[in-house]
Amino acid sequence: MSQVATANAEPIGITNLPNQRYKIVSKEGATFTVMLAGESGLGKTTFINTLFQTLLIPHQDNRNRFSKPIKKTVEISIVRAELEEKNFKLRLNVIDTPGFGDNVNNKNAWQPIVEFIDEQHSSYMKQESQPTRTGAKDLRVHACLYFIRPTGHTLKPLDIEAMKRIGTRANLIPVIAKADTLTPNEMLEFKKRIRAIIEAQNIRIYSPPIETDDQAAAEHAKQLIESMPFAVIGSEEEFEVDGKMVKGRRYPWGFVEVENDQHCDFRKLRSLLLRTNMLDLILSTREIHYETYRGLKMNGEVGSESPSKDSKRKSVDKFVDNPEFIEEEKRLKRYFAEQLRNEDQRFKQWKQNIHTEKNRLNHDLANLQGDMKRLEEEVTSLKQEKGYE
Ligand SMILES: Nc1nc2c(ncn2[C@@H]2O[C@H](COP(=O)(O)OP(=O)(O)OP(=O)(O)O)[C@@H](O)[C@H]2O)c(=O)[nH]1
Repeated sequence: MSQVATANAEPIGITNLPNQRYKIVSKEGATFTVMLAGESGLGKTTFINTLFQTLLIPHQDNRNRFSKPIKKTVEISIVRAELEEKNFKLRLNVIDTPGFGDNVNNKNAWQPIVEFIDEQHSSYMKQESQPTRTGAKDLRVHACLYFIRPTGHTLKPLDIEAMKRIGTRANLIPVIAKADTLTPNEMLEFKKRIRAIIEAQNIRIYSPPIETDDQAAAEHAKQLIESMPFAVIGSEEEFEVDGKMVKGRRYPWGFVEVENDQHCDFRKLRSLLLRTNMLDLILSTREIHYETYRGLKMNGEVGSESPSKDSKRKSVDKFVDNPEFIEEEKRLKRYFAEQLRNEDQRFKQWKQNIHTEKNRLNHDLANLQGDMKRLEEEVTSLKQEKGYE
């Protein structure tokens, strides 16, 4: 499905993208691919529609799926949209995975998601090796929002396994769905527990970089990190509050606002995705996740693809319970972890180099401005001497 939506009255913030770190965004705008994962009915569709202030994804019943179902447990569908705000274009791809965890046997329900992410790297790699690369299709996932059921207890083993796998391949952002169903204290405790599990299970989640040369940005990044996993409320309905229309959910006991920091972390997550960290998500996908995949593939560490999706599917099913495969997977995981550490290091070094270069350019610019001022003064005094002025 493809559509063009023009952000209405209230800007969603994508025009901030060119102000983000490396100013590499051109007039052509940007392409951003976000994936939604998690159990069905957790409000993934509603969240995306709330985020982009438009009915981007129709709800389950009238959804028009054009992609073939990959497996019964997960049907992956792609929604493409072009958003425009103050002449800045954002080509948005939303990879929706409805039905995740619906089956009686959910073992390996994460597999199609992980395969989808890998396939995008693989497809991009193939396109990159073609003589002409114009019009290359790029669906590499820049951010995967993983929706967690607001049980208030703990993470399910399926969530842990899925998050572990996704985190090694894409920027994983854990999200607690339907935050309005927990009290603030319950939410605090739930968040603490989830953070502890993420740490204990070595789940790799996206962490916004902390800028050393910009205190306000550093504070903001710290706040984002502290808020993880983001507790969100989604709503496609608006209600009048103090004469203003606000998005929220109305209950007999009161009204919860989507954009109220006291009620949920919607604004923080929106800021991370669309205002402050979109470029970092795009760059880290390219610099860390894609390069890691590419390195593995070049070394023959990732199996070559079978001729058809069907046969690939069968071979995957055959291998998942095989002890040799499990051992191989563990080895790959270790390799991935090491590669990610190296890439992290390289990324930090790269950031540092850019910072140094920026300072040098600023310094040169200041010198040039000084020279220019001096020359102007000389010209003025010469003119005065010659009586031109
Ligand atoms: N209480 C509450 N309900 C919500 C919230 N967000 C969505 N819902 C409701 O949850 C139901 C499911 O929402 P969807 O957005 O369709 O959920 P989904 O995760 O996309 O579901 P699938 O497409 O089946 O995977 C709807 O009735 C929504 O109105 C929320 O933040 N709080």
